[in-house]
This record gives sequence, structure tokens and C-alpha cells, in this order.
Amino acid sequence: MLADKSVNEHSFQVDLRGLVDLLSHHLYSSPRVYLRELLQNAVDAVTARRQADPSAPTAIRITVDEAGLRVDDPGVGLTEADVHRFLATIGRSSKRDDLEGARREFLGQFGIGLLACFTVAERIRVVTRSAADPQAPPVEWAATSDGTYSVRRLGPDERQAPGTSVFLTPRPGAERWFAPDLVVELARDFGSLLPYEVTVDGGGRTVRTTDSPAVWDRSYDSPAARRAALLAYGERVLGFRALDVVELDIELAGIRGAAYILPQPANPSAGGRHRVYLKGMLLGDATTGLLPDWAFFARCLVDTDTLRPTASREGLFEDETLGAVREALGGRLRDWLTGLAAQEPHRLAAFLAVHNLGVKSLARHDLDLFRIMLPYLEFESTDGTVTLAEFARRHPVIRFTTSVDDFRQVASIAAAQGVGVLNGGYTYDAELFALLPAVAPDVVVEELDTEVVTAALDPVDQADELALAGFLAAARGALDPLGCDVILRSFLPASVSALYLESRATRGERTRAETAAEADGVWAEILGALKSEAPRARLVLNHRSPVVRRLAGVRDRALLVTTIEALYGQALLMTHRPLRPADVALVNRAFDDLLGWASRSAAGPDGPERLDGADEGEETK
Ligand SMILES: Nc1ncnc2c1ncn2[C@@H]1O[C@H](COP(=O)(O)OP(=O)(O)OP(=O)(O)O)[C@@H](O)[C@H]1O
Repeated sequence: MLADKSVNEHSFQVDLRGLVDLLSHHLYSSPRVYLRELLQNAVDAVTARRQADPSAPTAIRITVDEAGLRVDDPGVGLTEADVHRFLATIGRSSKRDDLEGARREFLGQFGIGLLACFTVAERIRVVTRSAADPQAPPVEWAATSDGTYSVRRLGPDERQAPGTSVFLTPRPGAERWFAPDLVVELARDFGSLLPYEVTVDGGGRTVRTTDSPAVWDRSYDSPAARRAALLAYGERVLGFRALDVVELDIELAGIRGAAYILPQPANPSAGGRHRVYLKGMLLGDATTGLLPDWAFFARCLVDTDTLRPTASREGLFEDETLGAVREALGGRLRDWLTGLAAQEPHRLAAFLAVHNLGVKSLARHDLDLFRIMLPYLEFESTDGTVTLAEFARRHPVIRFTTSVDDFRQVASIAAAQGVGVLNGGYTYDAELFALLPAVAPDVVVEELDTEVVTAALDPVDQADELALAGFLAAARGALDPLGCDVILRSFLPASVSALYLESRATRGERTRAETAAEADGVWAEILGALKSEAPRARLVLNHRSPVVRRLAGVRDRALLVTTIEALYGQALLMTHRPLRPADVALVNRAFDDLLGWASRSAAGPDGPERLDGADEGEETK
């Protein structure tokens, strides 16, 4: 193939000022990271020197004065050629030749970190002398934020010891980032776990800002002392006294630290926010992705040397390693939970009192855990708050509703008849009930059908039914247009006069019919075609109720209708469901009429008889 002579190869042109601005001002969320980048370079330089000379000094010193800030490290330093290669070339890093190896050893890797200093400095000056090449003279590199720099070879006496000093001159308006107290705070926040001692000189005092080895790497007299130290450390750094602390030590992934169990319920969708250090340097205190979603009840404080940072060093890079670490840490928390269940049930109970929801969420995906937690997880039921194990012992068939409304509708009635019902209306509960046979094969679980409740109610004697025949006929006539049948049963508690029962199919059909009535054209046709023969709703009148019994003696048909409408309304209200407009109108009318009756009977001298009298009846409608 002949080369196309009209095609010219070009290199990208870079607007240096724009690039410096982009990297220094827009990559990081706050200028405070400038100190982290300086510390990181100093630590990496010391590490690099100690690879060749394990006895090399390690102390890093930060000095703050009127001129600005200075960081001195006794690290590997740079030759003049290194300065041109690494300091003057954006995106080139000495720490990346052998990428995987470098990642394990060094904190930096992208070759852009130093530019973060331009967020607070107008000038960066580096004076450095190589430890690798003792004959090489010291060099000075000075750069300004407009993207220009100069390199100057220094005399051998201008810097004798190998290592590097970085000087920052504050940018006008950014002086507050150089206040000694703030510098101490930043050095502590980012670098308290760094492996080499860091001190800050400024404001007339010298402060050591490193606090290594980390609290989990120290030795203690007893496990109790260790636990107390971990808890105290968590309280100081995270700001809360944890319910419990779980040590995290995953050697393969180079992870050390602890998970602190939140003392208050956490929002499952908020995502875990963890304080993560990479090789002793703080990555962030709201780092996400470290634990599985279900473990939202824990906040971690960990140091790792395998996970990778994003370029801004403010988050974890989502890769396979992070996925594996997440799984391993999740495993640790699960082991802790199962361990508590087996050995310290009182502590488990305290945990569940706060984090019931998290554990339920987890148990849905983890049958082993569900089995272990079965004796401890609590649910609302007609027997009160119970564990599933307790409930199964009392009820051969476990029945549950899938909504809180359904539960309220039947709970007291079912309980009075001895039918046990669990409320599956709360988050995750119905899912767990349905999973129950998978962990307890001899348990029968059924979603509650209103038929079951009806069947549990005692039928009444024929004679009693006959005595109320007039009332029942009036009731059926009044409620038929509302799609509701009327039946008579005898049940406890006697204080409930009427019960409104509606299966889910009935409710669905009712919603369909209402929508069809409002819809027009094609929709009305489609909804019409979906019409089904769902069982009708039922108003179950309670023969044990004194109110219902007394109705047998009422002759006035109008009053009977008003009363049945009032009972229907009362039963509907007990279901806690939204009322249809037709129901609201009916309930209002019924209560108005009842008030009318009551006021007339109270006003008249022989009022009570009037309830049975036909003369006033017409006026009630
Ligand atoms: N204190 C120092 N001592 C020796 N070399 C240094 C020092 N500071 C910077 N360098 C050199 O300058 C290079 C660029 O530094 P820079 O901070 O911009 O990037 P990095 O540390 O390599 O990566 P990152 O962008 O992830 O921080 C480094 O790779 C290193 O070779």
C-alpha cells in the first residue's frame, strides 16, 4: 500500500496555563489537598531512598513562617536530568515504571500532584540533591502558576545532604491555608498514620502530627484493653461512640482497621461513608464502595495498600480488587453477626434494636444468615411483637398480610378467633415470610385470604338469623349498589359491630371499575374487557354486638337503612383505606341522619319510643 502523502502527523498542542489551571483548581474538591500532595511526595521520596539504603533517615519536617511553607525530606532527591523528566513534565511520574510494583510501594502515581499546590501558591520552588547519584550537584527548580519554570544548577555547598526542600509562596488571598494551626490540622488529618515521623514547626511551637503505628497495630495487655482502645479511637476520629467494633484484617488485600457499628439507625440508601487511608495517607472520610450495600450499619476506618485511588485521590477506583475486598469485608461483618448470635445474644439484641432493617435486608439474600437470625428477628403479629420461631411454635400455619392496611383490617378479629396473622406490610417482612420454608421446611406459610377470616367466624343459629331477617334484607338492599354483600356471624370482640372484608382481587376489580367509569373511548373499552368476576366485598355483622341485636326490634325501614349505612361506614373506616366518593357521601348522610334521630329523641318527652314509631320515619330520609 502506498502512503498517502497528503496526511501529516501532528502532536496535540497543550495550553499550559489552561492545563495548570484545570489540574490545580478543578480536579480537587478543596485547596486543602495541597498539603497532602506535598506530604505524599516526601513520603515516597523517603521510601525510594530506603529501598537502596534501609538505614537512611526518615523524618519529614514542615516549617511555616511569613515567607510561606516549606517541606524538607531526607528522601531520594533528584538530579538535574530527573528534574527535567519528572518535575517539568506534567503527567510523568518516577513512580510508574513498574506500575504494579510502584503501586504497592508509593502513594503517588499520576505525575500531577505537585500542581495541586498552585491552588494556594503562586510560586513553587524545589531545591533537591540526589541520593542515588552523590556526585550530582544540587538543583533548583522554580515554577509559577502561569505555567513557566526555570532550572538552576547549584554549587555543591548550597545543599549538602541528599533530599528535597519544597518552598511555597502564598498566592494573594490564599494566606489562610498557611496558618500554623491549620497546617497542623491538615497534617494530622491526612497523615496521622504515615509510616515516617512528620513534625510541623510554626507559630513558635513544634508539633508531631503522626500517631503511628495505628491503634490496631499496637499490642495490648488483654483483648478487653484492645477493644477499649479501638472504641476510643473510633470515637475520637469518627465522632460517635460505636455500638460495637469489628476488627478488619485481610492480609491478602493488605487491609487493616476496624468497622464501627453505628449507634443509631442509618438510612440504607445513603450508602456507607468510610474513612480510608492508603498506605497511611488519608484518602477520604466519606469514601463509598468499601462495604456491600447491606452493611449500611457500619462505618469503617481502614488502611490499605492494595486499593487504587482515583486521580483526585478522593475516592476508590472501582475495579476487581475493590469488588473482592468488599466481599471479604462483608464476610467479616457476617461472621461477627453470626458469632454474636451464638455467643453474646444480649449484644445481638442491642444491635437488632437499632439495625433490625439492615439485618432483614441482608437475610433476604443470605439464607444462612436468615437461619441464624431466625430466633432473634422480630415482627408484628396478632400475638404482639414476636420472633418467627415463637410464632411458628404457636401457629401450625403461618399466615401473613402483605400490607399494613390488610393487617389492621383483620388483626383484632383474627386474633380473637385464634387465627394468628403476621404483618407483612413493613419493608422486607413479607419477603422474609415467603422465604421461611427455605430455612424451616416443616413450616407452612400462606398469604392471608379474607376467606380464612370469614371461615373462622362462627355462623349464627337459624332462629337468630330469622329474627334479624328484616334488617338483613334492608341491609342487603342498601349495600348492593355499593358492590357489598351482607352476612351475619358471631365473633369476638363483641365491641366490633361490623367488619368490612375485601380480598385483593375485589379491591383490584373495584379500582378497575372506578377507572373505567371515569375513562372514555379506547381506555373504557380496554378496562371493560378486563372486567372479572371477583368475589364481592362483605360486610360481616356481629351477632354478639349489642347494637346489632337491638336492631332486630327496629321496625322503621328508614332508620334501619340509616343504621346499616352507619355500620358500613364505621367498618370501612376501621380498614384505614381511602374512601371512594360514594362511600364518603354515604357515611356523611348516615351520620347526619343518626344525629337527626338522636336530637329529636332527646328533645321529645317520649323520644325513645319514637325510634320504633313509623310516624317520624319519613322525615329521616
Ligand atoms: N519531594 C520529592 N522528592 C523527590 N522527587 C519528587 C519530590 N516531589 C516530586 N518529585 C518527583 O516529581 C514527580 C511528580 O510529582 P507529582 O507529585 O506531580 O506526581 P506523583 O507524585 O508522581 O503522582 P501523583 O500525581 O499521583 O501525586 C514525582 O514522580 C517525583 O519523581
